[in-house]
Amino acid sequence: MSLELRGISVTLGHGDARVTVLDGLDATFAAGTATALVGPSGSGKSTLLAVAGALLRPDAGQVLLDGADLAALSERDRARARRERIGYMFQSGNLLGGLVVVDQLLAAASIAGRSHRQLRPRAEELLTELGLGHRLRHRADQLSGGERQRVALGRALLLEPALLLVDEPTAAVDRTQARALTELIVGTTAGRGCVTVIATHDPAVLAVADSAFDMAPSPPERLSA
Ligand SMILES: Nc1ncnc2c1ncn2[C@@H]1O[C@H](COP(=O)(O)OP(=O)(O)OP(=O)(O)O)[C@@H](O)[C@H]1O
Repeated sequence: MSLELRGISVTLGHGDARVTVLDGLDATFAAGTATALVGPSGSGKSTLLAVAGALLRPDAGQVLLDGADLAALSERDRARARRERIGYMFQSGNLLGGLVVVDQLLAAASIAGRSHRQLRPRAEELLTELGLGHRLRHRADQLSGGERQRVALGRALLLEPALLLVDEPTAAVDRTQARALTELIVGTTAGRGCVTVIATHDPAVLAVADSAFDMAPSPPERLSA
């Protein structure tokens, strides 16, 4: 299992707002490894996640998930890949305020056409693994920021994705929680053997992740003559 991006180019916007965000980008992400995607604001981290997650089709290049090119699939097959092979955990968690924790996972699974009855035991087990066994019947608005992020992680993992894409998971939590949450993501990635990519500005994430990919590496230092 791996994710390989080859020659990815993306231009966004029109007219004066046209920006080439990615220009022939190459990157490889290995299974069982959580990679921190770093780089200054505007360097294209979220865009890269959108391309990798089949949410945005690149203007050029290949997105090879286990060797099959997601960028070349029909819209229908891309939608299926999003449902069945990719888990997303985006900034604020985007939980549904009124639903209890276990139903947050099941609601997402039912959008993917899976039965609640079949998945409920797995959802409860997964939430327990994520340290939320005592919060299964809490509503999202009764949870702390870190707990909400763990629910969002559970939701992303329920259907055992090959690829887990995470955008700024620690934006709303303190340093201790940031470290704990990242350790959970890294440990889960190793345990499941999925490919995980985490866009982040947070040094705590960078410190815990298995590796880093820099969107804008600084130029090599010039040797003085
Ligand atoms: N629809 C759009 N039209 C034009 N430009 C866009 C559009 N969406 C994003 N951009 C530009 O593309 C660049 C990359 O954006 P992106 O969100 O991928 O960066 P980022 O590295 O994730 O930034 P941040 O760390 O601030 O979240 C930015 O300069 C942004 O202004």
